[in-house]
Amino acid sequence: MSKRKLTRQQRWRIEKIQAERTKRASRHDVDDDAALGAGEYGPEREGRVIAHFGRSLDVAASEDGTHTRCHLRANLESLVTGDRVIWRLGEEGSGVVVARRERENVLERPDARGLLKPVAANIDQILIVFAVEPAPHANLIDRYLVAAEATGITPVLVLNKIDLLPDDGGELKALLDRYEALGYPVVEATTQRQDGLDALHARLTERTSVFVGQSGVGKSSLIDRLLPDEALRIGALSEDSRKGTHTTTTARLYRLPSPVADDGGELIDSPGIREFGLGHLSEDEVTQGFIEFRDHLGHCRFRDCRHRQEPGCALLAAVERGDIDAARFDSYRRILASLST
Ligand SMILES: Nc1nc2c(ncn2[C@@H]2O[C@H](COP(=O)(O)OP(=O)(O)OP(=O)(O)O)[C@@H](O)[C@H]2O)c(=O)[nH]1
Ligand SMILES: [Zn+2]
Repeated sequence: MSKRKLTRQQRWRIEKIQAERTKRASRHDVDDDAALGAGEYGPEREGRVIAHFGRSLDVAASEDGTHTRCHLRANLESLVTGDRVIWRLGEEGSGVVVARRERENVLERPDARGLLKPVAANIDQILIVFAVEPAPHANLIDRYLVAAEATGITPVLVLNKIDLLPDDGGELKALLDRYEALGYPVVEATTQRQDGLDALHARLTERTSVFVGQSGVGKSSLIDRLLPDEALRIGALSEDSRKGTHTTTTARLYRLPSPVADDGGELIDSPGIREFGLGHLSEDEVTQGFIEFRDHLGHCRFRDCRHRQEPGCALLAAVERGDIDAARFDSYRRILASLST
């Protein structure tokens, strides 16, 4: 969807680089084939990518969760954190990934050239964090919800810093009721109380989650509390940076510790993922992303209705009747307007 046009020279350079990559890759493959055939690798095992650095990956074995640094067979397209894979252990303690299982879903982000690139896969829920302070614009929550709906991954709203909530709940409570009425799960949290994350813990159990949300809402604070073994988390990062990898952009999968063995749930985190939702969306994705519109879409008088002021517009009629919340419809209009700027 990039509007950018490449010059002939740029195109030529990209093609040249790709040709070189393919050549290099097929050379690796010949080596791999020889090694795999010669029995230098163990039997095929299931695993999950927990971090990736170019064509190097860390894979957690499904049976016991142990980590192995693996390389990728050259004929495989690149993998992302969260991918489920088939891999084989080599003699020297490193392994090779030989196949990727089909992805249930994938999170994508535009790269520097504006092309969508996958950053993480097989996620069960997107936790959209917002807070009492800085207070959210309904518009921003809707934007995150639309982006989540476009991926097919379940969104969950997490209201953090409820220690700052006024006794009567204030406007925020009213806002939350609106989303709960639409069917979205809402979880309240605070890092300021010992039991403040109990509801969140319950929500994370047995699922793979990502946290997104605007700056200052407390994502880092929540994740610090959920993964208290900071040495493990930071240690893993500094080991990567010694190897000169981009620690700030790579996504990592963490197993959450739990009092009950093995039901702890998993978290995939990276700065790129935290910013998810603020990137490109198409007009159709925005329209489909307002879930309460779905029943009405297709019932406008004009097939190409854009739901502005067309006569016989089913959406406008639903707003008029009160079946669609006027504030949500207003938010829809604003998000659409922001697409064209
Ligand atoms: N009162 C209160 N403050 C909190 C709570 N959680 C986090 N904070 C504070 O909110 C501020 C921002 O928290 P961060 O965890 O850095 O927020 P973030 O979402 O990671 O922000 P970015 O890193 O900018 O994306 C910090 O000063 C935290 O101490 C909470 O539950 N209650
Ligand atoms: Zn319409």
